[in-house]
This record gives sequence, C-alpha cells and structure tokens, in this order.
Amino acid sequence: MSANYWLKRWKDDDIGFHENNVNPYLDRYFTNLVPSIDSRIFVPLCGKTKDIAWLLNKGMHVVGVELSVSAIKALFIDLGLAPTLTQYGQLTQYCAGNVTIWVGDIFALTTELLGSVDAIYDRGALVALPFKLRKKYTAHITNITKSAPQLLICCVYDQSKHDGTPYSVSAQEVFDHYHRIYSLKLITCDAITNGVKGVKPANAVVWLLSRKNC
Ligand SMILES: C[S@@+](CC[C@H](N)C(=O)[O-])C[C@H]1O[C@@H](n2cnc3c(N)ncnc32)[C@H](O)[C@@H]1O
Repeated sequence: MSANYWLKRWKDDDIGFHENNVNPYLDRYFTNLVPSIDSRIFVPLCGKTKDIAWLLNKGMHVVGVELSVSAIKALFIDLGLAPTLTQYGQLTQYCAGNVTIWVGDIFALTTELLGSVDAIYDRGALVALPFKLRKKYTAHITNITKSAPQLLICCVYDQSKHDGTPYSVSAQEVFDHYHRIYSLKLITCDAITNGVKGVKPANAVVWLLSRKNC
C-alpha cells in the first residue's frame, strides 16, 4: 500500500474509515490498560481521529504519526490548537499542548524521535496495511516503543470477498506477529452489523497486548 494511495484518499475525501464519534472500544477498554493520567499514548497511523481528543480529555499525552498533512491540519483545527512545526529529516513534528504528531512515514520514526510511550492504541493501523507491510509494521512498532502494551482493534472477515482495506487480520495472525513479546488477551469479538465493505459475516476483534515478563 503506497503513500500515494493514502494521500489520494485524503485528497479525494475518501475517508470512510474516519469515525465522527469516539471509538466505543477505546471508551470501554482503554483505561484498563493505562489507568494513570499523564500517560503518554502512541497512536500509529492516526489520521484525524476523534480518539485523540478523548485521550487528551482523560489527561493523557498523545504522540501520533500520519502520512497526510491535510489530516493533521484538520486534526489541530478540530482540537482548537495551533501547532509549532519542526523538521526532523523526513518527518515534520507538529506539536501543541499535550499532542505531538509526526507527519510522514511511520517507518522513518525512530525510538529517539518518538520518546518513551506507556501504551499504544491501534485502531485502523494494522488493518490498513497489506500482509507484507503488517509484518514490517508490527516489528517496527514493537521496536520503537520498546514493546509498550497495546489495545488493538482488528476486523475479521472472508478476505477473498474484498481485496483491500481494512484488511482482515485473524487471531492466528495477531498471535504470529506478537506472541514472542506480548501476552495476548482477546477482550471481545462482536459482529459488525453491516459487515466490512458489504462482506458479511464480519467481526470486530479487540485485543489487549501486555508485555511478557522477561
Ligand atoms: C485506515 S486509516 C486509520 C486512521 C485512524 N487510525 C482512524 O482510526 O481514523 C489509516 C491511516 O494511516 C495512514 N498511513 C498509511 N500508511 C502510513 C505510513 N506508512 N506512515 C504513516 N501513516 C500512514 C493513512 O494516511 C491513513 O490516515
């Protein structure tokens, strides 16, 4: 999935993945993962999600990464914040209040630029990537976050009936990517009433990934 694919979707306003309300699983399950205020939460492939405002309102700090400049401009307008921009190599840092967003390719983000994070919130990130990139992505975020715990929201359906995003990511695949580093807990699996891109049945599956004790 190329950068141009996503940039074109933002340009064409083809952003069906964007939710106008906070994701209900975030509201229901995230505070179990990081109960303390002041936690620093990493939101990979963040788009202009309303979930960032929710995290900020809970007293958390947010660090995100997103390819699209227009998405991030819209995000800051929505938050009512005027960011300061700083260039770091291929990435531009947008920073205001308790939010830092890196604009550019997540694979250019390093541990040093990201800084320390307490948890990862993955909604629409893993499922946005084709299989080969998912392998690279899971290794990369585990590495740059030093295996911070994560709330991961996936969808599962018959991929042969829809070739594209959001990709179906099975329980076996989540296990294969993450079991060496994390203990995996399946929190819930709910039917998606309208299916995914018209494909039914489809389920939303929510995982809690906790770092294994060494
Ligand atoms: C399915 S959307 C999900 C956005 C957001 N998480 C949400 O829930 O609304 C995937 C997002 O990832 C961004 N993206 C895709 N590949 C990326 C990459 N390599 N680095 C940074 N962002 C990327 C896209 O521009 C898009 O906004």
